[in-house]
Amino acid sequence: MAELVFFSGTMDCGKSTLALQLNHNHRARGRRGLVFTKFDRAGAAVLSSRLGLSQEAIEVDDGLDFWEIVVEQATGGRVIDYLICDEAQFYTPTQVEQLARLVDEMSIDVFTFGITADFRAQLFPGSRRLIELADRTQVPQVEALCWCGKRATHNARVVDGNMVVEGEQVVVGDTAHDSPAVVEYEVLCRRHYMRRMTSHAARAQSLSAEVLPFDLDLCPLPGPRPDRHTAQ
Ligand SMILES: Nc1ncnc2c1ncn2[C@@H]1O[C@H](COP(=O)(O)OP(=O)(O)O)[C@@H](O)[C@H]1O
Ligand SMILES: Cc1cn([C@H]2C[C@H](O)[C@@H](COP(=O)(O)O)O2)c(=O)[nH]c1=O
Repeated sequence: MAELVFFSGTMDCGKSTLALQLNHNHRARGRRGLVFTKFDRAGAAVLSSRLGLSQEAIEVDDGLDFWEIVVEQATGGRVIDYLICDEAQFYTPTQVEQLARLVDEMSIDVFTFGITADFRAQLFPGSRRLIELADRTQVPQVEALCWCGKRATHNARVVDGNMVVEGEQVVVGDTAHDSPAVVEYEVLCRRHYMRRMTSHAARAQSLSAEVLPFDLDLCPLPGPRPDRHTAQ
């Protein structure tokens, strides 16, 4: 029985790796599939994983019709058994409905992968429709972790080092690494997401806790020197 499956979680939890693995395993058994993605960080028409693997893919734009593509393939004698659809949060609700129709009317397995919610903790339209229509939603086995060690459940957007909760829903980017970008993302547990406590903010807070109370003679404050007995 064909299925519409939504593998969904935070950024960096292994979704694209799983997409590549599923494609590999199905192809290895002689099944014929098509691979789709949208706005992959590595560029157009490629599905890439942070583990270093990547594969050519069909780039999805808002006008792409999954039903038509598969019907065209079938008309040309190429029977399709399954679809791999990465970055599915960016697909339109209509495209998700086309995917569901392919499962029901053409018995094609459709494996979709995407983040559930955006940096404001609100569902992407594509993810919402997938949650509504999928036969099952599945959380990948490898957990992304918050800096505190708890399972990460939320995606924070960090702009110039500060967590933001307003802005465009779609800004392609990566999780923080050695060379910081203007816009980057950090996965957090809900508690630290709600407190806007990114790893950077936590480090800054623990540093200031270490420094205070400090010796004013060794580390003078700018401006007039406060009275040591009355300063708070
Ligand atoms: N250098 C590394 N060595 C081992 N595993 C890594 C390395 N870099 C990334 N990973 C793994 O890859 C995962 C991210 O995979 P990816 O498929 O790109 O995630 P997603 O598509 O969910 O954003 C990380 O959670 C981690 O487990
Ligand atoms: C939270 C959030 C993310 N994005 C973008 C950032 C990345 O390009 C992708 C997620 O890719 P991944 O393979 O799951 O790491 O989505 C965005 O545009 N808006 C957001 O709010």
